[in-house]
Amino acid sequence: LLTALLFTSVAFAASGRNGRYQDKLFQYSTINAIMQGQYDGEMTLQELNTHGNMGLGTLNGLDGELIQLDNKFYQVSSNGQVKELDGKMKTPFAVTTKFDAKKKVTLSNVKDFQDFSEKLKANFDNKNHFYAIKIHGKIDYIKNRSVPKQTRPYPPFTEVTPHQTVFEDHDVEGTIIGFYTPNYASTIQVPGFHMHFLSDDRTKGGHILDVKFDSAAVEIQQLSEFDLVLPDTEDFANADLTKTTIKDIEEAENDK
Ligand SMILES: C[C@H](O)[C@](C)(O)C(=O)O
Ligand SMILES: [Zn+2]
Repeated sequence: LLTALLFTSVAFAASGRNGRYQDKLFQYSTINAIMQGQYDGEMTLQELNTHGNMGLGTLNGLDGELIQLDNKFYQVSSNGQVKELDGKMKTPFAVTTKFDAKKKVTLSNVKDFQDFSEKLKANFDNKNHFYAIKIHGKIDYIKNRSVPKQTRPYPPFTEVTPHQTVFEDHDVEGTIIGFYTPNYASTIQVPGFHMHFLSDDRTKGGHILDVKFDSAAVEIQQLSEFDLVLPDTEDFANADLTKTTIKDIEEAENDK
């Protein structure tokens, strides 16, 4: 009986309930580490690619915004340049998933980021799980930012965002890639929605601060498993990650 119970529990963990464990969020480092100036990681983009095909983050030195789309990586630099990246580059913070949308909804008359967030959350079946979302379409208005590469000794992120570059575009075709984090995990990832954008013509993108569109199809994937890999660097080991406040994260990650 004991052997049977043991086998059952192992089988349960491996396959997950109804096979849902394929819906896994993979993350390297944490947002509070970024907030505390942990801008150098060991994770290469090619390794990140083994954990998912759609994601976002930044690059070592906090060198701009990272977008992963269909297993390809793009950087939006603070000067607005967009380029495809070599898998050997490294990231200090990134999230990715093997995107497999289980739900598709149409959102209409999205007025701004707040309205977008509320309309998306209205479609979530479980408010305490994580989610990945993807939207491809014509976006009427989008406001993105990118951040300038930093040099050591690295300042905290709150001292970087006053120097971020903001881009505003209208009627642009592209893809919004986003991840939803419940508030209880606020220092691990950005609470609420963390979204990046990449235009179809690969000339525009960044970390989304605001957005407006008439109507778009949204693909939604509920993520019931979270794989967090922490840096094994001396800097990370000695960082005081308790100094991060939710207020600092929200100010740094949302529109001013
Ligand atoms: C630093 C960069 O903007 C990143 C990781 O996308 C973010 O913190 O939002
Ligand atoms: Zn971002």
